[in-house]
Amino acid sequence: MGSYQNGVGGGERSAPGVDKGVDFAQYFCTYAFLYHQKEMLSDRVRMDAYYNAIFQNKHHFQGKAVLDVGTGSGILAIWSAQAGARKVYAVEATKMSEHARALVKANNMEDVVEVIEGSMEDVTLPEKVDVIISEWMGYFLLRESMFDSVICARDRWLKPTGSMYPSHARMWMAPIRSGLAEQKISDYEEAMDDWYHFTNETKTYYGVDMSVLAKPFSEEQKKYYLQTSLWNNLHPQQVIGTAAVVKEIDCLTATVNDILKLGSNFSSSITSENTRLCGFAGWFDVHFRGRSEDPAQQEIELTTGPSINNGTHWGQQVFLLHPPIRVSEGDDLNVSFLMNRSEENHRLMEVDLGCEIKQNTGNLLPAFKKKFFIE
Ligand SMILES: C[S@@+](CC[C@H](N)C(=O)[O-])C[C@H]1O[C@@H](n2cnc3c(N)ncnc32)[C@H](O)[C@@H]1O
Repeated sequence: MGSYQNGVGGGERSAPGVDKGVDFAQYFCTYAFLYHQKEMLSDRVRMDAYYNAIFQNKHHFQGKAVLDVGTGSGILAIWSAQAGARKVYAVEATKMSEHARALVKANNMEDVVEVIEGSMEDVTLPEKVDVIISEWMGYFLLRESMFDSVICARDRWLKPTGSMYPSHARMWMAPIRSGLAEQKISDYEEAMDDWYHFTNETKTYYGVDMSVLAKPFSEEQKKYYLQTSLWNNLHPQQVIGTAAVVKEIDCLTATVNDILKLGSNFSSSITSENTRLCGFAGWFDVHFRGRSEDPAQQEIELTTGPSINNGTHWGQQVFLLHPPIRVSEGDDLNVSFLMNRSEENHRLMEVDLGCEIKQNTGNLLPAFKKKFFIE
């Protein structure tokens, strides 16, 4: 795109140690597919929140320059234009930009919305913007590490008086009960059985004897499987204790250092009678509040917590304990939570969870510590 410096080569703004080619193959490739964008477009909780945030706060958009970081199908850029923006820069790293361009054209917004194919880190805009809008959130908020790109865009392109959409984010954790622990163990056992039968019984599989691989998964494989967090949409009744905020982010001021490694100790009181602590669930919410000197007229919240409705495509991340621990109303949990990026893939996370349980009788149960992977 004429005056813009695009894509390849200008790696100095990428996260340290990240090979762009590998990152593109592992992360961006899925976003180039319409079916993946559809998953997001059909998440009504997500769509309603962004729609309301824009159209109930038109004063932030009317006559303004807007930057949409990671425009995907172009939906947020088109809404910004419909709300009255003077100019919208819609940046997308993948070939989804072609679909976005088509959507912009079909909605007669070509004079306002300019779709730019390229990495946000490498794109140059002709002006600073009044609003940065982006849907950058991954599982448990930070998986995918896309917020780094939003921070980079903000530091380069947001006017000092500009607003972030969303403006704030919070990560939550709460103790849960469920049949998930058993389900995961039996899933594992089934997978193991399946593998055994498949390899043992298919001695000539397309001309190859597979039986030498007919052996149980190693302890290491089993441990890894049980350490991987689970995606789930929990019912609120599965939350058995008070939920706690483990991280708050002000999108206007947060730095990459604030989110590279984060941790918090929190306490939670069990609120259910005589139940089993099967693990912890993590989720997030984001808020559209504008900035304190130029607040939103209507503050909008997008939450991904346990819900009686269908929830969101983000669901919750569940960190399972095995075996579960019997707890009762009034027991106090002292939880330590630490989240780091995976060394192998900066878009995935590792979590260290520790917990001490003080029973309502005053008795202290043995503390436990466990490592998890968010994949
Ligand atoms: C979660 S999707 C959101 C898509 C769209 N904004 C929406 O709300 O439906 C994130 C999009 O950002 C793009 N993206 C992620 N990091 C980017 C970067 N650094 N530069 C440009 N696009 C990026 C992805 O390819 C993907 O299409």
